[in-house]
Amino acid sequence: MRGLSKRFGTFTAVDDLTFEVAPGRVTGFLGPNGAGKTTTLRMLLGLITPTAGEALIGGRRYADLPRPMTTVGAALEATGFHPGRTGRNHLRVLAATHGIPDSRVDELLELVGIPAAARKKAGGYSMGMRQRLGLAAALLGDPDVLLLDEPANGLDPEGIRWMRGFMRHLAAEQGKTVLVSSHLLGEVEQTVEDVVIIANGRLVRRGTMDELHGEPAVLARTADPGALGHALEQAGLQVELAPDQGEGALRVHTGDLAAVGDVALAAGQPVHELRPLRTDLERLFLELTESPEHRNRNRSTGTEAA
Ligand SMILES: Nc1ncnc2c1ncn2[C@@H]1O[C@H](COP(=O)(O)OP(=O)(O)OP(=O)(O)O)[C@@H](O)[C@H]1O
Repeated sequence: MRGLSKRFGTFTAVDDLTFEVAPGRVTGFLGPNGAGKTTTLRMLLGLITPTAGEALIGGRRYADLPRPMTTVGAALEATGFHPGRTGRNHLRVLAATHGIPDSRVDELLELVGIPAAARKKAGGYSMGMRQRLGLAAALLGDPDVLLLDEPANGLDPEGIRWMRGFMRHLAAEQGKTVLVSSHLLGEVEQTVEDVVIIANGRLVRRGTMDELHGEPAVLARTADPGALGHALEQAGLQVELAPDQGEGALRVHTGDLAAVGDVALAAGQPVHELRPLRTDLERLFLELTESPEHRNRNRSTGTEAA
């Protein structure tokens, strides 16, 4: 994305966005509802035209890709299926128009875990089944780049686990570039390696997950923070009082809860609360999603973002 912008009338949905997505990695494209994620993905796919700037895949605009289906696959909204057609037929029609054999369709249905359901009409599919069918459609041409818009929507916990593993597999073992959008940090936190955060159509932060998380810290609450703090320092841990966390709170600069608990026990200091503190990324995301300025921007027509 280079200086990418999109205006709808007077409303700016995407505002001078510049970032790259690395191959062989899963990148989370995060932002509150209405931040402009889907609009950006639609521009990448040539579905809408940028007002300014460009969105390129492997250095080319979608329209200039010689074989788009083998370059990029996308699952944008799991709604575009003809309700009267079976999932399998849907994929077969798509495959036929691109010279892809039926055997690939069955292979993919197996891979996304809906081989039986695919013989039923798509109109009766659950959201989760539609997500899986959409993913199969995106993978038909075995593309190098995958764009997935909120793929966990409608999946049950087991489905979400499966989707996470699958995305990691596609990137790590097959070297694919996976860009996955979400408005929930927790949903992608365990899956993605790189993060791009947008709000109000603008880039807020980008980096690796580790960079954005910052240093881990633990909150320990006790009756005598002075004594516990001393014991923790003796054990080589960096520690400070944390009045912002309430009475008796210490912030310990480690991610190791057990180490803090062990020191407290050895020092005979009772611990009343022990938990990881929010990382920089979690705090930033919470700020973005909770601030009215970033959430549910109303368009000039008064329509609220979904
Ligand atoms: N065709 C359109 N005409 C007018 N406004 C639009 C159009 N498409 C999107 N918008 C507006 O642009 C903003 C960004 O929408 P977009 O769907 O890209 O956000 P998003 O980050 O994908 O959010 P969500 O997680 O809710 O899908 C929203 O306020 C939306 O209402």
